[in-house]
Amino acid sequence: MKVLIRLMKYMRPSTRWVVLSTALMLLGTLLDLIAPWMLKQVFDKGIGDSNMKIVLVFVLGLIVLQIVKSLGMFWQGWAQELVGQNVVYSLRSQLYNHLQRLSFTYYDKAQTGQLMSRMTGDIESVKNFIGFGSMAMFMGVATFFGTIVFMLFIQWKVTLLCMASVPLLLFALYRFNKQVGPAWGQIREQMGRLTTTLQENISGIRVVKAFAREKVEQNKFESRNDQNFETNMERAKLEAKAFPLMNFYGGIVFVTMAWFSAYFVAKGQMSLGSFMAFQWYTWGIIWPLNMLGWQINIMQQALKAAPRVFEVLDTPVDINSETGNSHDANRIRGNVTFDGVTFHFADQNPETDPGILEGISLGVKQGEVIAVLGSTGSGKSSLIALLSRFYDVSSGRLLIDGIDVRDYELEGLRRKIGIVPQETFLFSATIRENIAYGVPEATQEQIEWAARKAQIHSFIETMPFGYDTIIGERGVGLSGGQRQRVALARAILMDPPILVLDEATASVDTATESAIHEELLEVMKGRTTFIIAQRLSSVKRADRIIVLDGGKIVQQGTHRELFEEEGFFRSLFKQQEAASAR
Ligand SMILES: Nc1ncnc2c1ncn2[C@@H]1O[C@H](COP(=O)(O)OP(=O)(O)OP(=O)(O)O)[C@@H](O)[C@H]1O
Repeated sequence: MKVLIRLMKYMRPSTRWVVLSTALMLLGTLLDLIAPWMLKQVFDKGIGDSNMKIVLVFVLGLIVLQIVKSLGMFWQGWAQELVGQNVVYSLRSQLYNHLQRLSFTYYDKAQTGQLMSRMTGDIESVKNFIGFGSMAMFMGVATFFGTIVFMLFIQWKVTLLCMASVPLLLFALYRFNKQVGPAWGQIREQMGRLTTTLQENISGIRVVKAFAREKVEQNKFESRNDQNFETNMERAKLEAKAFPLMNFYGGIVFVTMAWFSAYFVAKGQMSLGSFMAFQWYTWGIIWPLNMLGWQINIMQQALKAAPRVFEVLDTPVDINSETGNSHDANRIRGNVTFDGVTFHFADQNPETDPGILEGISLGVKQGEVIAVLGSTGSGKSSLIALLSRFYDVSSGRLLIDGIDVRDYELEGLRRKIGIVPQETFLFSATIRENIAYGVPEATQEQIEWAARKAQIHSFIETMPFGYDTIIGERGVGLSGGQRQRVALARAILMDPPILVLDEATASVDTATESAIHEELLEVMKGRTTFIIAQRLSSVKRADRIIVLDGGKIVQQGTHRELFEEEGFFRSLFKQQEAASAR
């Protein structure tokens, strides 16, 4: 019920269309109820009294009535679809907007396939109910009760007698509703899992092929497909059992009506016209009850799909500007202070699990270039993820220009931090659009300037359409290093006071890396830069190097200072020197 009420709220902006559609539906129902009564007049007053004028009037009346009803139903269907589309439109937009605002903590766990299936199939199920099922159900109920009222007026005894089997029909419907609901719940969930399998397979197709796992993946998909097939067949079995039974009960209603009507006509307690009208009216009882089975299907599907959408909508946005004072980020110059920062991921227990970062205290001045070194998993990426508030610190403070990052307006803060992440993501758009992603209004000169700094300009020039070349999804068509350089150009173009390079040159050859670093020297001027790198060549120009181990800063100093100390830095240096000598 709660789900229904919540869905109804989405209809509020379309109130006038709901009113129009309901009014037209009621009008259609009323005309449907009047028609058999007119037929009764044809028999009783026309044929009965041999008055062909009355026959003609009522027959013409019936034609007009059908025309009016058809026109009404056209507009009713249109208005109803409009309501359904409006609901889906706002639900889909709301879901998409919410997905944009949810933090990394949510996406760390979310399954893309599940989200896709909620955004498409589940929302479509909701539309089918709002845009068609709900009104059809309402129309059925109105027709059912309206018919009974009309029949009671004409011949109440026959009406009550032929209603005797209706409770059986209602019971069959009640049972069907109870059983089909869980089946639809399972089907919606299975569709989500099926889409997840499909999405993961397509995204990871290179790994699948490289490890020759096509057969295994195929089996995985088939087993989920089978599950879905089985559940759908279970549901179909429920329908196959319930629908003929309902038809049978409906048949009983008809037979009872025919028998008792004939009996009452023979006894002179019912006119022939009423007998004919009852033939028609009986369908006003049987039809809604039979259709109710299908409508319950549509409703249950929507009632199981809607909570899946609401679940995402109800996930709180844990990182937003509302927690702070929304300081204007435009004033950011780039002094960064980690003040006793500790960080746990959401699924960790801060009481028992060691922090991903623990007691980090570090002051970085505007324009300083800081290299962050450490073995894999030591917390380097996590450290910089806190800067842009991809995650919030668990304790301690992270300040930029003396202001807690949580007190900045979030979008502004992120625009002031240019990040070249470990894994580059490029959109299926032109190279120009990809570089200008953060600054869509950038001029061609600015884009080319950034591309030159990232050592990618001359390569772009050789592409068939230069900066207008469309690169495939995720940058297919570019090598790993080229993709990384496009991402670097994207960050440089933002002209941010803080630049973060997370293994930003790991995929390029050493010669290109050194050229990029030459260019970056100028780019980094005046900007606070964090460089995460494994190669010492990438960090030799850093003003300061910090070494992380197990989430703690274990070494800190200049290249020379650290070289003179025993520790991670010196052993890394020796390892790399030995490797290059080989
Ligand atoms: N979303 C997450 N939830 C829970 N733990 C995570 C999550 N992401 C990373 N971790 C853990 O946090 C630790 C630090 O990860 P982080 O990515 O910061 O390391 P890193 O030093 O950048 O490693 P690398 O050099 O391999 O990129 C790792 O032990 C990792 O397993």
